[in-house]
Amino acid sequence: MAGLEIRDVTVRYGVVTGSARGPGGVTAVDRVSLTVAPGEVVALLGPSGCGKSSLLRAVAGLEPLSGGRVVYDGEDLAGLPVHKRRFGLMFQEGQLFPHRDVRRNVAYGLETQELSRAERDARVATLLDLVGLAGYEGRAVPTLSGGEQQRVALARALAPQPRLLLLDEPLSALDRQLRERLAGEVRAALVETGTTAVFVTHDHAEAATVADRVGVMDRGRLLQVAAPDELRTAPASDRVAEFLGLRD
Ligand SMILES: Nc1ncnc2c1ncn2[C@@H]1O[C@H](COP(=O)(O)OP(=O)(O)OP(=O)(O)O)[C@@H](O)[C@H]1O
Repeated sequence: MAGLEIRDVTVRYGVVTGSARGPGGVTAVDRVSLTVAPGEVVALLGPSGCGKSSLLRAVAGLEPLSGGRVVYDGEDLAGLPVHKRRFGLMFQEGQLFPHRDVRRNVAYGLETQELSRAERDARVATLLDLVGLAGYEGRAVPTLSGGEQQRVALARALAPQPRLLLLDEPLSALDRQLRERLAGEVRAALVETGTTAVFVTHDHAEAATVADRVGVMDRGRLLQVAAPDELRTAPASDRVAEFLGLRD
């Protein structure tokens, strides 16, 4: 199958044999299976501590699997280190190089590609245009607002055309109004570039804006995966309805 397949993935912490934390440890992700088709955007939604970030990190190769497989385009990624997966990562904040200007931040992911300066500058300009920051090339990072910084971070993450983009609460540090606007802009940028993506959030409105399908997680388990409309009209359980704000 093309795209991402997460098969029965389990992530446990503190299970080192002989560890003082005992044999059980914490099961952060418990036998989760999920597929993401090429060009699809899937959000992982759930309360703090439900295992969203652990699952994302396991897909990235940043966290070892205690069980299951992560497969991309039919290839099992076990043993393939983070930098060889050709996945992009974007986090909540603090990811830009503060001493580089906007152009050199966005160009960072292009440095390993053999591009002339003119080609690279053209790519940077296209990406900045895509995230609504045309002409910002020469701006210093500390002079940017929080929302502008996350737009630059998105442009930088998209620059090397990752085959999968993993976004971990990328808008959570921003105020609500800005978050709502940016969620729509992030979706537009992902759709326009045809980027396959997994977007972690604890905000159901944001998940519905950004994603084609939303996976609801609770205590390490994936409760339901469906299109936002379907989740609202046919939640699989009271717990799912609660996370979607359909119950008090
Ligand atoms: N490095 C670690 N060592 C031990 N336990 C961990 C570690 N990282 C996460 N956990 C635990 O695993 C569980 C899932 O954490 P995780 O960060 O994946 O959840 P989350 O849904 O992303 O939460 P949040 O929205 O607060 O970031 C939690 O109980 C957490 O305390």
